Amino acid sequence: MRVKICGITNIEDALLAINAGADALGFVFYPESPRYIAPENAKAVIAALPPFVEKVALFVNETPDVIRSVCLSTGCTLAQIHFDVQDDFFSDVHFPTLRVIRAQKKEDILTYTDEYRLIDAYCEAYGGSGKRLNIEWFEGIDCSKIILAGGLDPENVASLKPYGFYGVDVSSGVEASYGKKDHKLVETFIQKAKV
Ligand SMILES: O=C(O)c1ccccc1N[C@@H]1O[C@H](COP(=O)(O)O)[C@@H](O)[C@H]1O
Repeated sequence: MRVKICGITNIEDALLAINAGADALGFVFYPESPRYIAPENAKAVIAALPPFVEKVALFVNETPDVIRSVCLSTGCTLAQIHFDVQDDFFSDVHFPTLRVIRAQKKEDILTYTDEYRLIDAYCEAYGGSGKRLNIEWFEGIDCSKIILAGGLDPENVASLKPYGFYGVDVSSGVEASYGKKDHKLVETFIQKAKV
């Protein structure tokens, strides 16, 4: 399984995650989030990263212009779009040169099945809530293009492997505090996801 560590706010946590084997890092550009990072700060973190790392820009209910502008200015290579957007939002007219993936609610598990997409718990918050999905929703479903998120942590991530998820995405489950990762939790999460 690929692993994304989301809610990165500093270079130390970013390099720790990469050195531990993370495939992607997430930068939250949603101001309401306790893991929000300003684009200019994300740019500095991204500039310090080695190559072959996916830099994911996370947006909630944001406009195409802002998404394009922030990704261009920071060096993010993929945009993760939460949630309430029109379908044409994902058309090439908006993002001819930027890869975007949609974050879906559990109710939409059986839509856009031809796309790589993220399925999130989406409880009272837009994400980053630490709330866990009910894994039974995925019984019998082709999960090979699903990135699972929502309440994951080093204790539960290994139990996901039989479902064949493309990847997993974690924010709060590997934190010491909002916006600060616990390095041992990050390392253990990645080891258990990839063993
Ligand atoms: O991380 C956040 O603060 C956040 C804020 C708004 C939308 C999404 C957010 N993060 C994404 O939420 C999920 C799971 O988070 P958690 O592991 O349950 O804390 C993940 O996709 C993050 O990318």
